[in-house]
Amino acid sequence: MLPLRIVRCVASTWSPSPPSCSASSPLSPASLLRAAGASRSRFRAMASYSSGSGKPQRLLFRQLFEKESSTYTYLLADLGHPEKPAVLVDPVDKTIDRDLTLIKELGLKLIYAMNTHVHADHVTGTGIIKGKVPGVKSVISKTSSAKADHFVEHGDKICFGDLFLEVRATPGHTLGCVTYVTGDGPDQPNPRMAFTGDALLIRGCGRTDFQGGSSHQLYHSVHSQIFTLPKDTLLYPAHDYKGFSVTTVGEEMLYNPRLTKDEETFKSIMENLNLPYPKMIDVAVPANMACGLQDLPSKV
Ligand SMILES: N[C@@H](CCC(=O)N[C@@H](CSS)C(=O)NCC(=O)O)C(=O)O
Ligand SMILES: [Fe+2]
Repeated sequence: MLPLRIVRCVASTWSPSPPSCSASSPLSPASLLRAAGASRSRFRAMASYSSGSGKPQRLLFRQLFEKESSTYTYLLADLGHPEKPAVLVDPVDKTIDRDLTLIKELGLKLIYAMNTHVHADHVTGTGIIKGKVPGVKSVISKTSSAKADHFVEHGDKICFGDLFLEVRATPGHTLGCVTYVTGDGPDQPNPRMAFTGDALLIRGCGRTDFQGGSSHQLYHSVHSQIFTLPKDTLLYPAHDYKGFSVTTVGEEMLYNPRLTKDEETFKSIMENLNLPYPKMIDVAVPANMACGLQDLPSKV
């Protein structure tokens, strides 16, 4: 298990501008060779993913849904890179085969399987994916204290090709919650996109009554790390229970029924949610502390 401040960028030999993700250690000869061998296909690849607006669309983005736990999994890839490196955010054990089939069909190379936090309502797919796809690395925050290949901290960048996700610590739903935000820069997606896990849900937010939750922390996380993003930033949560799929910073700043309130009112709302514990909590939390790989307890 490697503690990393900056997660490694995948090699890119053909970028017109310097890669946004700076390398923190030498590339392996194998990845250099692969990138060099693929570099001549760049312009063919560019032509095949024009957005229609005249501007090449290098980010591939898919929102995927697991209906039993109402969980969203997100697939992102750099189509401008010859290897089409991809990341999966919050994969679920039950939908791994669907996700891996899609990744194969799209010709992507999955490099990171990441979690926004230790989920309490479903088992993560990250550990199982590692067993099925050699070379994939699991990622979670250091403060989660869970097992993974890479531990990220606030300010780290997770690079896939020349695109990257910035890590923002957003504790409060759990102690180790992070939000992954697409990069800021000319070659990065515009508008920005933020994968908020359970910190911010559409017109709601994650509960704060277990796993080191704190309504004080959550209030400050959302206000300082999410509501400070540009208003057109697209927000993608880990769950939705009402049929929504995406929101924006501007929308939530106006209409979120919990987080538009002052902190004292917010705390009172959170103390009175009266939600039953997630059905899978006793199975999911211990399993997810071990990347989803711990044997399921007999009390399932
Ligand atoms: N009924 C579901 C669990 C629902 C739940 O508690 N969701 C969590 C996110 S998963 S840890 C939450 O924070 N909800 C906030 C809300 O306002 O709904 C189950 O049994 O799995
Ligand atoms: Fe959660």
